[in-house]
Amino acid sequence: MIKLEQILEILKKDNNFREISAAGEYYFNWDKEVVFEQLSYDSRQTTADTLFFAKGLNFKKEYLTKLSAPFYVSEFDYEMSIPAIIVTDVKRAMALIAAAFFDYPQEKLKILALTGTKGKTTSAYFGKAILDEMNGGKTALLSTAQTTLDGHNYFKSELTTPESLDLLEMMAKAVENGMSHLVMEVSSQAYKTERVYGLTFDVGVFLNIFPDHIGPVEHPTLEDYFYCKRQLLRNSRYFVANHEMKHFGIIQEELLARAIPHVFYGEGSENVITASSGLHFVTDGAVSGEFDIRLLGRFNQENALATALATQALGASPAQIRRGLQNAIVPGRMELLTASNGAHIYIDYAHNGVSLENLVQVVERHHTGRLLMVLGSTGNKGESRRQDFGQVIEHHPRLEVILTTDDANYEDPQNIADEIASQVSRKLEFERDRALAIAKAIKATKNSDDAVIIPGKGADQFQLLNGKREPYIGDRKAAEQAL
Ligand SMILES: CC(=O)N[C@H]1[C@@H](OP(=O)(O)OP(=O)(O)OC[C@H]2O[C@@H](n3ccc(=O)[nH]c3=O)[C@H](O)[C@@H]2O)O[C@H](CO)[C@@H](O)[C@@H]1O[C@H](C)C(=O)N[C@@H](C)C(=O)N[C@H](CCC(=O)O)C(=O)O
Ligand SMILES: Nc1ncnc2c1ncn2[C@@H]1O[C@H](COP(=O)(O)OP(=O)(O)OP(=O)(O)O)[C@@H](O)[C@H]1O
Repeated sequence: MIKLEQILEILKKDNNFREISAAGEYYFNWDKEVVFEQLSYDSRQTTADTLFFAKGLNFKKEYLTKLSAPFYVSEFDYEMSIPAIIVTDVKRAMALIAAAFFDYPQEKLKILALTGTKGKTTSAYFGKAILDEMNGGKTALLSTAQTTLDGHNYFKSELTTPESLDLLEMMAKAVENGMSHLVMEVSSQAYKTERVYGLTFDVGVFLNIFPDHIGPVEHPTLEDYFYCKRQLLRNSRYFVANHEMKHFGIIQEELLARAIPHVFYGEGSENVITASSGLHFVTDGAVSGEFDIRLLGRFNQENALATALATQALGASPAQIRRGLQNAIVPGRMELLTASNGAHIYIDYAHNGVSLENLVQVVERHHTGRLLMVLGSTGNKGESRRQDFGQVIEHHPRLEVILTTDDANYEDPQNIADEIASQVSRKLEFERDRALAIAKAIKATKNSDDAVIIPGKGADQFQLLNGKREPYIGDRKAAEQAL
């Protein structure tokens, strides 16, 4: 429940309130008491006591004609029969009103927030596993892959970072479910679209930055992408950052200028990985010792070190960190299957050039025989990945590639494949049916020297086609059927 009076106070304090526009007149205050029992940004879900937020690129005036709500919040006066609370920024307004409506759940949880181009989901699962060791399983998780609000029942996430209204409702649910901690990924889009406006995180982690998510629907430039991600810094009480990441200088400068307590990891800092082999690694610094994780790849050891430092700041002991990392399972990240002939199948969520390069390098090091790869790229987003993928293939001549479908959306998978292939000087096969492509690749293996790399979808069990998520068996099941 929230009163209109309280809403106006919040908006005025945030310098976001313009006026209430009603029947051709403008008001700075509203003298009748109005109470809202619900908040919504979907006109189809409004009732007589809902406060409605008119927001979004695809918002249409006609949605307001079917509205059951008595008031709406908007940046634009649609001059309808119901009063409009006009604001300068509707998404900021929604975030602050939702926080008050749900009684500030963010203050009742210790929150670990992760950003970076790559490694957020992996680190989030590491973080949850460590914090669960500390608090007996009372860690909620909001990740690209899955969400849990009670610590053990998971559901598929819609977005990496939910819309503010949904996010605050989820936080309130987590509190209600007795959770003491929350681990969440914060995407650059979350800052760009004010999904986390007004939130301060107990610990923020910045893993890395690579050019990605640059395009018409995401960020116009790398500067915009990086700036949005960097907002996590000023909204964290304690910060962990990768000393090896590109543009580290400005992170350091900003942390010092804002006097935010922090720790760095990676070469050049006090927290480093001193030895590494397979699934085992040794660290020196604030969290020093020997660790094991269930994922291959140096980058996953870096994710583990970052998370170790972050969870230590939240009170985790070295033993809890060690046990958490050892037990953490991350769905769709470096999942390893073994075919009956001994060949290894690697299923990994790598879906940009840098991740693909890392993945291929790891697998190449472990296999001397045939290296097959089943690869597609997304349609209507991340278009630059096609060129990057082509170049990775070109630089690894051992790869035998079957190009296929990966969330082609409104584009033709064949055209996407052709764009990838245009970067490569050798011939690449194309098989539109992803499960069939996986089966073909596995069939081509002979023994344990061989490997099949299946990047892109991780644990996703859908194909985004023509704007809809169509059911897909999933890479793991498709591979298992062919083992
Ligand atoms: C740019 C952006 O933030 N987009 C998100 C945003 O869309 P939007 O606010 O522009 O709203 P819209 O989809 O144009 O729809 C207009 C509004 O009309 C409403 N509506 C619609 C129909 C109707 O009858 N009545 C009605 O009221 C809808 O509820 C909506 O509020 O709010 C929608 C939910 O309300 C999200 O689905 C949508 O995510 C888009 C589809 C998306 O996929 N975004 C990606 C790029 C994204 O955010 N990705 C990052 C991860 C990136 C990374 O890995 O770093 C993420 O955090 O997930
Ligand atoms: N620190 C890292 N540096 C580079 N690549 C990484 C790193 N961590 C993971 N990866 C690669 O990126 C893929 C995606 O990892 P993960 O899902 O943890 O990242 P993410 O930040 O959540 O990604 P996305 O934003 O694309 O959902 C992994 O499957 C792995 O191949």
